[in-house]
Amino acid sequence: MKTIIVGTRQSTLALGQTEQVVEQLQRISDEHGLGCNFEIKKIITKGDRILDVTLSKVGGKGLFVKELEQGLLDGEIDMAVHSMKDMPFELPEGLVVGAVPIREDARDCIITRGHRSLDELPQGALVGTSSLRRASQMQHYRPDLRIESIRGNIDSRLRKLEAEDFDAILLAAAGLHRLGWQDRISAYLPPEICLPAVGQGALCIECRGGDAFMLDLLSRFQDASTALAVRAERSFLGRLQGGCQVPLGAFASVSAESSGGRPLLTLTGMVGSPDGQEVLKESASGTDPEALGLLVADQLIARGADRILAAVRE
Ligand SMILES: NCc1[nH]cc(CCC(=O)O)c1CC(=O)O
Repeated sequence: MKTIIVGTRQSTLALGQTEQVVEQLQRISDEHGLGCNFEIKKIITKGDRILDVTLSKVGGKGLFVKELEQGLLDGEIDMAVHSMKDMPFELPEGLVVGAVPIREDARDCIITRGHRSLDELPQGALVGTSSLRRASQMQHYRPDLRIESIRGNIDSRLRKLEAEDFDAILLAAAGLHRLGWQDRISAYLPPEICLPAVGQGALCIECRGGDAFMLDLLSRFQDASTALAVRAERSFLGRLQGGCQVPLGAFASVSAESSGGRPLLTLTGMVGSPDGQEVLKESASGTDPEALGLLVADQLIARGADRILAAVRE
């Protein structure tokens, strides 16, 4: 028997998705006679300690991943389960993405008190989100809405919807789906209205680059299409040096058709001003995920994305 220590944050969502990952890895190990058993180890990150502070005010990348990465480097854990959208562009020396499993729903959704959709929210409704990306796109689509910051884990945000007089809040559908709370969702926001964050709905399983056993196990858990799409989105992210603290989104998908035998990717990227006055979007298709991410980023830079992002970073 080989015991694999799996690191995770301790939020309801992080634990839930880690348990689901472990269940699937256990099945893979059993099927292939790899003899693994798994132990989950909870690690508190800086992001968890400051959950009540607006993240864009805290700054710093990788707030939810650094302590887990240190655990990997120290040999305290053998793999870490992260939400892909929390991952900074660069990984520390010695660590790699061991697997990107199949993606959940990448869309954002709206949870209201009694309204069936975004369009049905009354004039001037109070909407809670602390994401500049969501705020920008909401204000662009509905300038009348009042956006206010709301922080905390998914569970506490759902509680605040009632307790703090919000008419609606915005969340990633993936988190609610993974927790089995999809019946709380009032409506899904199409990417034309709200382009998701880079990596949203995907997971990142990180391990040591020199751990051949883990790399072999995790390679059986990878979803090729999700991995390609995430590579394109993260290449876009890298060019624009974004994090979850800037108003930037991207979504890529693999089309069934292939050109020259390789899967064809289509990527849409957006950069917006926090007040929603400007929302720039560009799309392109290609077979090389890194080149596609750079291409779409450069198309946006040519239209002034750099100027918008520089103003936000001020
Ligand atoms: N910013 C926090 C965060 N990081 C990952 C998720 C869950 C969705 C996902 O895995 O993409 C969430 C919550 C949210 O945005 O609603």
